[in-house]
Amino acid sequence: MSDIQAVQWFPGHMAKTRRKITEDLKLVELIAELVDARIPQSSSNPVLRNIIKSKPKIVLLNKSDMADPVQTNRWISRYREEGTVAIALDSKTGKGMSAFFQAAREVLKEQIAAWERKGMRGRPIRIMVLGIPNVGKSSFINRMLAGSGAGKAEVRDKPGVTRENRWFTVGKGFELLDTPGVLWPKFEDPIVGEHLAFTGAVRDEILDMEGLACRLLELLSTLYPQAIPYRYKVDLMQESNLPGYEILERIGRKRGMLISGGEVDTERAAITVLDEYRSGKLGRMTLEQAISCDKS
Ligand SMILES: Nc1nc2c(ncn2[C@@H]2O[C@H](COP(=O)(O)OP(=O)(O)OP(=O)(O)O)[C@@H](O)[C@H]2O)c(=O)[nH]1
Repeated sequence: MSDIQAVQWFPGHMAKTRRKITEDLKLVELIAELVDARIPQSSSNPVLRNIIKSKPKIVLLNKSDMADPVQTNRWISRYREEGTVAIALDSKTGKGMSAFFQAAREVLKEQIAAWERKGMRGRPIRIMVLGIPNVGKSSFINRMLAGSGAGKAEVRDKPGVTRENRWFTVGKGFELLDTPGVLWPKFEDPIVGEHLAFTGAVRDEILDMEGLACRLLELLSTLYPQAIPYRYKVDLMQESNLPGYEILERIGRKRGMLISGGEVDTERAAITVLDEYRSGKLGRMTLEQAISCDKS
């Protein structure tokens, strides 16, 4: 994963973001940390997690429409065991937004009561929105803005659109502070870098797409053995532990992705597999499984 490591690290950018977030913490009552519901662990920035630990926080398991619902519930239980409120969210449709509004008021009920005692009833709750590149911060903000008549946050399907911290008045008693999505200097565990790359949080230009697709196929074959055969109509069920390259070749052949000499265009097949995984076409799958006491 050295290729991922090398290009994600923008020392100046990260240091500036850290400074700004630390400075702005005093302006907010609550943190909304967006993580990718398919990889809740790898998509949480450990550096920022440390900086914000003094503030109340709600974790939003975004893109939950693409994650395994059973796993998402387990993650929610696991966060609860750790004393953190977590909510499944789909920022594309807005599913989970009302649960978020309710949870925000619940988490801050003492603060709200204190404002009321001081004659500051109706004071908006100020929320800092945090999350790694491409996790859906702008989509979430736009959901909050919907109907408020305020401007829109820019949504792109490329990670790392840098921006300054910006305030949005979203109505419904909330104000949002948007922050730039940043990754951190060093992925201690190479799996973290890989999972971020699978889901599209790392810019593709720096990645070996073929190697990445092979590793994704191996992982999916272990976690969700039916998914690849179902989507690509390739028969893998009789053979366990097939190398990812073999699976990729079979997919390419099935899809007619051939180059001269009848060889499979594995580069093209890799891009297809990654694109289809990232857009949820392979089904609802969570790559990082939660271990919780509550196995609901
Ligand atoms: N399926 C699905 N897609 C989502 C969801 N939220 C965001 N997306 C998509 O994910 C991509 C990135 O969304 P953005 O809202 O731009 O993400 P961001 O965190 O603001 O990205 P940066 O600007 O890079 O920090 C876009 O293609 C969105 O349409 C969701 O809940 N479900």
